[in-house]
Amino acid sequence: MKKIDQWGLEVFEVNQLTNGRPLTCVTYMILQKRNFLETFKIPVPTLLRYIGTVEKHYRKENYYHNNIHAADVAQSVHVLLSSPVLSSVFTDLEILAAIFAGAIHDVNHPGLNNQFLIQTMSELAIIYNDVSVLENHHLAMAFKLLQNDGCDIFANLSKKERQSLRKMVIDMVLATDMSKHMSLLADLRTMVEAHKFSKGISLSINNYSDRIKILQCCVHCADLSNPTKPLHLYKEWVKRVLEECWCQGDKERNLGLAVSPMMDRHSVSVEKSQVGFIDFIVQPLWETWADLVYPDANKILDALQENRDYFNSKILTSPSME
Ligand SMILES: COc1ccc(C2=NN(C3CCN(c4nc(N)nc5sccc45)CC3)C(=O)[C@@H]3CC=CC[C@H]23)cc1OC
Ligand SMILES: [Mg+2]
Repeated sequence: MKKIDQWGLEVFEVNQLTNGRPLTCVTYMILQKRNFLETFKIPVPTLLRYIGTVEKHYRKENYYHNNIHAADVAQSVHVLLSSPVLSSVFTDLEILAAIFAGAIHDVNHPGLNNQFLIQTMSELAIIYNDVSVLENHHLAMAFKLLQNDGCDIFANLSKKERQSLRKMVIDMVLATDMSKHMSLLADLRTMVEAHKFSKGISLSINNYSDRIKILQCCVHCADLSNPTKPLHLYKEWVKRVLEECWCQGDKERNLGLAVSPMMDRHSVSVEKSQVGFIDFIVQPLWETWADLVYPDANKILDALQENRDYFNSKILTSPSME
């Protein structure tokens, strides 16, 4: 756990060492490291009870959208907000909100995407009227669990702090809906361009809209960070996300629904889909984030390029991943 502050934490090892409780362990370590248990008067038993309950509500049967992914995203948010360029930009409350958002952002994920839930008129789609169905569910579940006995980790925050944290967490988790990706990226690009003109002046942002935009991008970057991690970790995430997608594709096929391209185990090219995912989604986002925090994310960008080259080289030699 000495690597809690480093990019590329061996989160699958943490899962084994903690008997399947990586989220509880990682969240506790991060809040402890940042002295947030003191700052926000969060009793340790309350934190362990709440985050342990959240961890239990992540579905372990999901290959990808499980508690290991949550631990990975929470820890990645922690590292991104430790970026020197961002030091003294955000308040402790904003950082607590972002780490919390990372920890709970996929809680109780059913292993199916919004499109499937909407197409099959699932109970969740009915409840949330087809709008960011999963993301609304994750948020409602996380805040509902706070009301369980002895689980309110924010009990000692002021009313104003609780309201502010709740609003920020809602805005961050709703922004993890991939349908918001292009508009979020466009807004981040606009901010980075504007900041370039205030050359040298440290990032000073005094309005909620810009501040939350950067925090939303931070959590979104963490959610899309698999291709920027050491290759052995990235390859494990690829196997897991495809296994989960293929399970959905099997369900779609059995229901006579059109099978989404990435979900069809009989047709997807693993390597091609990763190169496409990086080129169209991951690289543009990370390039913009790296601009914002220049030069703090240069190594991450290099790792992304190396990983892209790896999968691209595999397209030429073998049709399926070893
Ligand atoms: C490790 O490897 C992966 C990890 C996660 C994902 C995800 N993918 N998507 C979608 C992204 C837009 N998608 C694509 N868009 C475009 N333009 N091109 C392409 S090429 C291939 C896909 C694709 C479809 C899937 C999600 O919503 C998940 C839930 C939230 C965040 C990211 C999660 C995907 C991975 O590997 C593909
Ligand atoms: Mg999600």
